[in-house]
Amino acid sequence: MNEKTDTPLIEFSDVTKRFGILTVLDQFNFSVAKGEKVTLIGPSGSGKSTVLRILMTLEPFQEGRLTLDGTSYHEPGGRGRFQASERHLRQIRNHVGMVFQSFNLFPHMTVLRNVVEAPVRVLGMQREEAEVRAIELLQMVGLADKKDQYPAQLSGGQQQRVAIARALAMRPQVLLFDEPTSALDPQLVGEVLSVIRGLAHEHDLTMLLVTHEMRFAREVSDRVCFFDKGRICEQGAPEAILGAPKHERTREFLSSILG
Ligand SMILES: Nc1ncnc2c1ncn2[C@@H]1O[C@H](COP(=O)(O)OP(=O)(O)OP(=O)(O)O)[C@@H](O)[C@H]1O
Repeated sequence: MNEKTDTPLIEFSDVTKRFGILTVLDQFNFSVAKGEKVTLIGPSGSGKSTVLRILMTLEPFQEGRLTLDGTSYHEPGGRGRFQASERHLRQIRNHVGMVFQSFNLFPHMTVLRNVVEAPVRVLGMQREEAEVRAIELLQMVGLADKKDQYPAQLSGGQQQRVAIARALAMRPQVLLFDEPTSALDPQLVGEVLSVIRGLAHEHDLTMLLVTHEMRFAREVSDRVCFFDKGRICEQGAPEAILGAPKHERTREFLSSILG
């Protein structure tokens, strides 16, 4: 397990999130150190994706406090607005990147343009500079030779690798992965895992990964958190949680997915 003791980069303090009468996160507490790689596992509906969506400011929450790199943003009262300026929300979105299950590439743009557009439009980077960086990132994910193709000409695994390059092009401090391989055929999971495994060596990049692939939990993370009903029921080093879980609910979950 990662032994970092710095002030957390991400901190959820007593965060409650409801959808109507459904409480998805119940006074949720969770912190992540800078550079830490954390995998969230747990049953469907336990609130894992909601944690990522709140961090990305895609979902408001009703109670509690969320701090990112020392700055808080609140959502008291559940009126659907974060209590932070638009400028601050933009800063957060620029520092937090997300890779979705369904890739979400722009279908009418080439692979290269998919990676180049956000740094140019959002960060104001010169197009030539953004292209040089995009090609480096495409090389890193093994797809530089596909730069002039369109997403529909690529396999799912290749599209997801482009989506990872696109997220990295914004130089995020935090990269969130929401079930990045669950839309892929099993034989394509390995190529995405190998890219994410490479990123796990990036010392400064903080990663949060929601997955049902225990290979990811084992090979990529410093810490595995088992979620149950909107709370972290058990957490620790991958070998402890996956190899010797202490909590009955964790054992039940692991035996249900590992068979
Ligand atoms: N926009 C929404 N409106 C209403 N309910 C929602 C909404 N989004 C999520 N939920 C509910 O919140 C609960 C938690 O969802 P969430 O997606 O965070 O779970 P999860 O642990 O990521 O599950 P999975 O592994 O299936 O993705 C679920 O019961 C879900 O139906």
